[in-house]
Amino acid sequence: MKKRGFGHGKFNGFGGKVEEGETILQGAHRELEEEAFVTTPELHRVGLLLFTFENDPKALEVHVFLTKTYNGEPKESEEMRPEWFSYDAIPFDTMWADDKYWLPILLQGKRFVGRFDLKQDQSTIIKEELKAIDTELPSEWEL
Ligand SMILES: COc1nc(N)nc2c1ncn2[C@H]1C[C@H](O)[C@@H](COP(=O)(O)OP(=O)(O)OP(=O)(O)O)O1
Repeated sequence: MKKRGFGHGKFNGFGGKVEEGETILQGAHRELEEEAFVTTPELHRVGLLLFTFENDPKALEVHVFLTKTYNGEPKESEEMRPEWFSYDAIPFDTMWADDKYWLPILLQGKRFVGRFDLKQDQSTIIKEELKAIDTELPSEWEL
């Protein structure tokens, strides 16, 4: 549960912006540790998403990573309150509107690439394109 900032009040994965001088993978490891106090020896990049919001010139390129192992116990941080859900009780109504499209693909063990254009209200999807892929993920979104 995101406690502040962008996406406040929604259940989301741990994450955030890549910092100067670090790779996307390093950023994912850092965010996991900062937001949940756990570390992992393995993060697999399984998804590449692009989000746009009406009347906002910036697009967000989001890389989704998955791990099945971690060290430590997830703990609440200033930014996130971790919570576990079983696969059949994922709270999609309290998540970003796009999650119900791609999270099931991730949970089937597949990789995916997608783009979601949202209205300014941040919850209405205007346009959506998403595909599961068998090949390597592209390293970035080509606009
Ligand atoms: C439709 O938009 C989004 N959908 C989904 N599923 N996830 C999103 C969307 N927009 C952003 N996210 C993710 C990406 C990140 O994991 C988090 C937070 O993003 P952001 O970096 O903007 O927010 P902060 O937590 O403030 O950043 P720092 O941790 O770097 O301070 O949401």
